[in-house]
Amino acid sequence: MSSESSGSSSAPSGAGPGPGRSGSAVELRGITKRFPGVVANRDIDISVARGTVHALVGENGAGKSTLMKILYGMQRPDEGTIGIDGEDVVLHSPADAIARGIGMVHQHFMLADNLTVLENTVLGAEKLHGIGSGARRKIAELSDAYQLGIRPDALVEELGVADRQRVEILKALYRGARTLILDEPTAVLVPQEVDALFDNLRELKSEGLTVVFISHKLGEVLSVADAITVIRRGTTVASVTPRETSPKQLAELMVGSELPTAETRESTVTDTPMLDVAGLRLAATDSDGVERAVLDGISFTIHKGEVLGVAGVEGNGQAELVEAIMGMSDPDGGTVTLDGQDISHAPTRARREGGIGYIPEDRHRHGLLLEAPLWENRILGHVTEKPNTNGPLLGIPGAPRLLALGDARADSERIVAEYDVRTPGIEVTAASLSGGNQQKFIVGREMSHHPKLLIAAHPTRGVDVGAQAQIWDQIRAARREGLAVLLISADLDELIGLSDTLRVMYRGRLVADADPAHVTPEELGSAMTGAATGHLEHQEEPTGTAAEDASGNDDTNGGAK
Ligand SMILES: Nc1ncnc2c1ncn2[C@@H]1O[C@H](COP(=O)(O)OP(=O)(O)OP(=O)(O)O)[C@@H](O)[C@H]1O
Repeated sequence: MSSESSGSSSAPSGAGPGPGRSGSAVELRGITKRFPGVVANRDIDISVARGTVHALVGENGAGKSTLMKILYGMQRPDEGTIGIDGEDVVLHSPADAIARGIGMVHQHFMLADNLTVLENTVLGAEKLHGIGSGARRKIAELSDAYQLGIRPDALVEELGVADRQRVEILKALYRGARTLILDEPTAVLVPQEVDALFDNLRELKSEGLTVVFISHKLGEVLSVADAITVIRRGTTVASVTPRETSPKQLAELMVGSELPTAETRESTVTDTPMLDVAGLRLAATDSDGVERAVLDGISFTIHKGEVLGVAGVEGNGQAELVEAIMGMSDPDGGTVTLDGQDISHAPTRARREGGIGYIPEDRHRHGLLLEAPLWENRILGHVTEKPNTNGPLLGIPGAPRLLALGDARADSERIVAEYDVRTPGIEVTAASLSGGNQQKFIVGREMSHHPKLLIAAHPTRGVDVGAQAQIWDQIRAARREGLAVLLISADLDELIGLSDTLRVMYRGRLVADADPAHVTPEELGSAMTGAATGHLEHQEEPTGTAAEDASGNDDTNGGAK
């Protein structure tokens, strides 16, 4: 922060440092939290010094989110005490935590798209501050003081992912947060955005605020944190500083053993097409009633044994592309051919039965039945396939099928063991698994059907480094057997490491090709924001785009969100 603003009295009230600037902002002592069959936190002690960035790392299911939910008043510990700004407190709800100066930015942003930044910020905080002309001024002041660059009157739906995250931070600051909890804040950001976020965090820190964040990206943790606490199996196993630790050491502290070394790159690409997408077009009408192209003539082929990676800032059409291939939406034009069969108009189930495995971007909406037991989730999306059914009654095609529940259960047990899904059993609900373990289960389920084509949207999002390496190995092994993969990921290391072919999607078009053997994450990140960069081959503008067809104006085809 510049000395100008740091010293200014414009630093809004309530957002400044708490009582005193030294000492600890948060002291968690002896925290234990049990769930049926699991001790999520076991006698955890953590001390977070005021005015520092403190990272929490650990394997999937280690207990990080539970601990942060306890600090944010979303869950009550069974044992232990919480100290905030030197005072022992009992938190019954997030409102209690907010009143104590704790703010939390969840991984899934909780903003109303059709409202402005101002409205979103004030929403739910009226009781604290009241909505008045003061609110707009205060937001502008906060944005300036912490260099967040947010306009109070911007509509949230017009903001990209990184800006939305800043709005969430602003919202917490507006409510008087002095300690901010961020849950995997960089999972959805491109490298340039990560740098900008870290600048923001340093800014907050220099003003005496405290940041606690959860992350699986160890390089990032080491670059921004002042202190790192490692949690393994519910308990703290180490507290380290970045100066004295390497990413490898940190990973080994987390996992408790050495990580597998990365496999060398080998090409398994054949010349047999598996998926052919030709001229896919989809238009949507935005809030101003203007039609814009969401998919603007998308064409590509993925061969057997090939991983095609699509890089892009979220909101540039990747989700719509996946939905079109899966038959979850009805494109305005174009064809989808799987293994020689035109499936352009086939329903989703037929596409799955035709050999498409699907790891969805939103695991809660499309990947799991959260309130159903894990073994029922084994059946989800594969109700007509073995081992979940033994086929049509009496072998008559089209006859009803009986579910083979015993087999489905047994296979769920196998997935849990093979994919190291940390759960007390297959009877617990999917909701009770940690995020990374839910993801491992979905990957296991989809790979179990030996798909011809895997549509993998962020396959390792929220997954720890050990499990990530394991999932990559599984995908590589299947690729050697001829699996074709469409990989969509915000993790550029994953895209570069797994892809045989890499394309950049921007505003509904595939705008550039990159060679995964040479491109850097930074170059890829720049191309994703529409900039031309080295090591990438940029495509010509198409003639006659869907946007022009639809509105006669080729400048309306949306923007990165
Ligand atoms: N509401 C719940 N009911 C039952 N068990 C739960 C519940 N919430 C968490 N658990 C269990 O507590 C343990 C810790 O989960 P938690 O979500 O805190 O892990 P995490 O370290 O945040 O993992 P990840 O990196 O995968 O997000 C896990 O075994 C999980 O299954």
